[in-house]
Amino acid sequence: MTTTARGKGATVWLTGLPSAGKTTIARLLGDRLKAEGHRVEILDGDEIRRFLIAGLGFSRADRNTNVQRIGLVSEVLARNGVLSVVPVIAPYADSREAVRRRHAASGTPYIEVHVATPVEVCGERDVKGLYARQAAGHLSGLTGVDAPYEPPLDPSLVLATQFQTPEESSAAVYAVLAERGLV
Ligand SMILES: Nc1ncnc2c1ncn2[C@@H]1O[C@H](COP(=O)(O)OS(=O)(=O)O)[C@@H](OP(=O)(O)O)[C@H]1O
Ligand SMILES: Nc1ncnc2c1ncn2[C@@H]1O[C@H](COP(=O)(O)OP(=O)(O)O)[C@@H](O)[C@H]1O
Repeated sequence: MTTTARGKGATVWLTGLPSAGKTTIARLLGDRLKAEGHRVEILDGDEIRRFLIAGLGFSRADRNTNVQRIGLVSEVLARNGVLSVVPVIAPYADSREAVRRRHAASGTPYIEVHVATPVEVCGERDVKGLYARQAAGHLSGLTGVDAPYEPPLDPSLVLATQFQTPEESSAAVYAVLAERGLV
């Protein structure tokens, strides 16, 4: 088991469409890592949205600002020994590349996971009802439907969650951390 104080940090960025499974995988992975004694943060949830991201919408510029802010926080955490798990859509390749470069500049491990659930499956899951709202004409600019999602070209891992249980998906991410000596 890696001890809390000596553990290496890393950012694990889970990118994918709404309802792809990012939050579910992040929570399962986070629980396992915490149970093993690692320092873990999941950069999702109300506080991040209320304070760090407050006022931002879903334009390209706002999504980029969102991703850069979260990328900065994650890099700082990871550089200081935390395993930082980020279940954030991050639809634009150039935004993700900037985050990758920020990590490379400080020699901080950065693992990009594409939660590559097809849009049809995401639309059936529709955890937050966004796909239905878009179809009903009550929402526009939904990622993967009427707003772009640029899939990663060279991710560390691609998850076809439609063929896996959440536990299997989370275990696959854990395996990448293990391969790299981060857990
Ligand atoms: N138009 C539109 N497009 C995409 N997502 C939308 C939209 N409106 C609201 N939401 C909800 O906001 C969550 C996405 O926030 P992110 O910070 O991950 O998005 S982004 O990286 O800035 O694109 C996202 O959360 P997840 O479903 O967990 O992915 C959605 O629930
Ligand atoms: N292999 C899998 N990995 C993650 N989620 C899965 C998987 N298979 C089915 N699901 C389900 O898909 C849904 C994904 O929702 P969520 O994690 O909130 O997605 P996102 O955070 O990407 O919007 C959950 O209901 C989850 O139980």
